[in-house]
Amino acid sequence: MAEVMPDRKGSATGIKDVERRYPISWSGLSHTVSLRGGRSKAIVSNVSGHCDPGQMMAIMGPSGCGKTSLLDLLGGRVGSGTTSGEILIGCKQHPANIRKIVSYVTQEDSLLTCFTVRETLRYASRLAAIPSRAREEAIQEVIVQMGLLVCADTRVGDPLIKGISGGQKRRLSIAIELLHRSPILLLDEPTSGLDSTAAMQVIEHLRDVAQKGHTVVMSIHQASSRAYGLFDSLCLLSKGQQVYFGPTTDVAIEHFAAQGHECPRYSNPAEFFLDVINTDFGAENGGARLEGLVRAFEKSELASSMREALRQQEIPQDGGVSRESAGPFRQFAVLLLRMLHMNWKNPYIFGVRLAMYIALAFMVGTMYYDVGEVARGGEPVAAAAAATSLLALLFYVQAFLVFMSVAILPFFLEIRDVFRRERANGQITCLPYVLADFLAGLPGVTLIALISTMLVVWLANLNGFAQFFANLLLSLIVAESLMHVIGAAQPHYIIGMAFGAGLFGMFMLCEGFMVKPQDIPDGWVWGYYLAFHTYSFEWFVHNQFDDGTLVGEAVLKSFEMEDVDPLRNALILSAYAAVFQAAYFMVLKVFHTGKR
Ligand SMILES: Nc1ncnc2c1ncn2[C@@H]1O[C@H](COP(=O)(O)OP(=O)(O)OP(=O)(O)O)[C@@H](O)[C@H]1O
Repeated sequence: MAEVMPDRKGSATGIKDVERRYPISWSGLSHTVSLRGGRSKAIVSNVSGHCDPGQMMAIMGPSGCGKTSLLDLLGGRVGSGTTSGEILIGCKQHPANIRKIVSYVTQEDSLLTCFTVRETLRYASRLAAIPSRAREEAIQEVIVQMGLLVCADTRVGDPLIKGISGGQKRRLSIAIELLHRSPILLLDEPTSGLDSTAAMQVIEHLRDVAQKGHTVVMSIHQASSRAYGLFDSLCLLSKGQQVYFGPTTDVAIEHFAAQGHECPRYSNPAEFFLDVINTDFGAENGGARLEGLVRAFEKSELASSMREALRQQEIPQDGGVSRESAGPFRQFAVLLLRMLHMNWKNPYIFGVRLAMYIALAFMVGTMYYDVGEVARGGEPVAAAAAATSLLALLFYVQAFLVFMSVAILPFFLEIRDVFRRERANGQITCLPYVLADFLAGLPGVTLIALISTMLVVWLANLNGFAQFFANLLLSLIVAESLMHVIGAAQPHYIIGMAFGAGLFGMFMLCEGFMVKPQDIPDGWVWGYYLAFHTYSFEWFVHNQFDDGTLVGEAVLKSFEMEDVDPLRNALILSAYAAVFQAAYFMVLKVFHTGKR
């Protein structure tokens, strides 16, 4: 029960280097959630248990019995509902560095689909601060352990590009956490989606991991008798209540036999226990039977020795180093590299966007071919008509080319899930992530702004190439920053798309082209000042018409834009970008903690 000194033998690889060993225990743990209509539901009721370093524990029970909820509670991942009871990690309640002690492999695999298995693990090893000389060895070791050798150089894949299988994704998720060498490993259904051989192998490897000093707790739906025999202890739940906690040995069989449930010879005890405690399918007197089993366990010798073990856990131990992880600068460098690499490996995503911008900018340029020249030097009537056309062109460039930033949203969601997993497991923090994300997006958006400017300004013969480019670039940066905030804040990408499109639509209406600034009704003037489009459109109009021509002067006068200061508008747009990036950071920090 007490802290065990680490095994210093072995290589510098993922699972052989536990700096310090941490037990985990929980006693009298209950969790209740509120339902509609003022009702409440007990998800976990008075559950206790412990797992020591070097041991592997299974949480079993019928579907919906509270296995995931218990793991969420142990991993500090519960964000709603009421919890009572005590959880001790390394004999301490709520240790400050819990994210560096506990790694949690959730049921959903959050992986970057463009990378191969080996690339994914390479980035994980960099974030885990494994020294570069030991990195490849560590990666190879977890690849072999998780049976990923055959697909080491295969992409994770997505619905468009078929990659590794669902079971291989599960194993990759585990391999990532193994590289991070957390003393306590929680796994929710690590064998779901695996065939029986692969499931057995994964459990065997996790058993090895435990033997190196890690504390391994996992939920599992079904375990073969061989796999069952590898666990040291078992926590059986039914309807959130504890039916058994103790060794997986004959003790468990004898406990159930004493309650009148004799496990037939040669049958799998894990399956037998699940049959006994499952009351989902209208088993006769199922409720009363479950009640009896819960009471019997509470009064058993097993429960007494469990309580004694839990008392031992309350003796304070020294705190200690949990595990190495990358500092903020290293995180920033690794994340930036990974995001740039990801953009490089996803050329079709950026390529489609770039192609759309090129096509539209080319269309705009050719539809308004040489109109700028007519506005500058044509006879008065033609020049006035050309100026009207130019205003429409500038509105289109400002409004629609910027609107196309909505398209980045779905791509962003995949990254958001990975962010959440890595942050919840203490591998990255928000600031390095936001900075890396911002910088990684710049080359692409600069290329889009530059090519669009070249096509529009040269073909339509507009004024002020440099300012046009700077204005379009800043506007695109603001729009993408806003989409990051929306993407981080919304629960589903369709909601994000609808909200983003609606917001952009409103800003377009208010920016001073559809209705001139001085004619906007008082009730909507706030929209004019709020929309970043306003400052961009003003700058486009001023850049084009502040050319000393009579027509230019007349246009600026009619829009009351004679006094526009390009530098001021550039600063305003930069401030919008900074505010949206700060909001993005806040949304990630507050809402993407990994808690459910
Ligand atoms: N926040 C919540 N609000 C309402 N019900 C919840 C909430 N969280 C969990 N539940 C319910 O609590 C029960 C236990 O859920 P949990 O996911 O922990 O079960 P499980 O044993 O992991 O199930 P499975 O094996 O099918 O994954 C389920 O009936 C679930 O619907």
